[in-house]
Amino acid sequence: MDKQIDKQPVIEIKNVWVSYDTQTVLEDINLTVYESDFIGLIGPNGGGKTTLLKALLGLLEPSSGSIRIMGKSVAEGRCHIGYVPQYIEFDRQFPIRVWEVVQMGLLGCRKPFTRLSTAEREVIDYALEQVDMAGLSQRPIGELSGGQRQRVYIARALTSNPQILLLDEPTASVDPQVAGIIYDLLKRINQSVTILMVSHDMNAVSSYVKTIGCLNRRMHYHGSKEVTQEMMNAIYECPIDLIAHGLPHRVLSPHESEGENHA
Ligand SMILES: Nc1ncnc2c1ncn2[C@@H]1O[C@H](COP(=O)(O)OP(=O)(O)OP(=O)(O)O)[C@@H](O)[C@H]1O
Repeated sequence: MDKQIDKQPVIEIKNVWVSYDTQTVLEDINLTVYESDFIGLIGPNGGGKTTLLKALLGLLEPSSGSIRIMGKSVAEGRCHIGYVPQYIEFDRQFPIRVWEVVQMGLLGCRKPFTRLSTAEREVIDYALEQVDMAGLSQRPIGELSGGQRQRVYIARALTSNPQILLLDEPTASVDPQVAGIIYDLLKRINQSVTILMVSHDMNAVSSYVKTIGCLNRRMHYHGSKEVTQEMMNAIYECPIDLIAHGLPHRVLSPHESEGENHA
């Protein structure tokens, strides 16, 4: 954690609890995210990862605890966040072009029904360039591949010039090769933007992120990339094998009955 000392916290979550009606989903979450980090947030289905992102976006109010974004309340700090939601199936016939999808990213910060300024048009063009999609800007969104669509959604999130990018399983709908292209892109974006990415893709998490957090109602985060046995025990309660760079790695000790750890 010492290496973070000269960096500024961009997200500060302190003792946060979140419930849906009577069901508590997040318990006493504490997490400080420093500028330029790239956090991979892993955890089992239903562990509360999306719920945490919603709380950061101000879509859910914690029942207790506090969240600060760039040192401000969520309502004020929200404008510093770009968000790429979990993949949602959509009507491929819907007549909207790539450029117009990216334009939607500006909606929250401009007057409705007014003409786009030249500067705003340049922001949209630049966002498309950042994700290498400028050449397809006039293509109907329904004609894109899953990976291309994800890049468009990332461009949409970049139009607000965010300091923080939240992504909810950005590669859930694409094959591993395309996922690699998206992660390379995120690595590039991470040169100037702090990233918090929810993922079930352990391979990507091990290869690309700078630090790893595990969430299963409670947060396990040590500000490093190391997936400790304590973290994984708390979440999966069984060993997990990783395929990294084509080689299997055991990231957890086997159960006692399995004998020696062969990491
Ligand atoms: N709108 C809602 N109303 C009630 N319960 C909800 C709501 N959204 C999520 N939940 C519940 O909250 C818990 C956490 O859900 P959440 O979607 O945050 O988990 P997750 O870690 O993102 O899961 P996954 O990996 O499957 O996407 C689950 O038990 C889920 O059923």
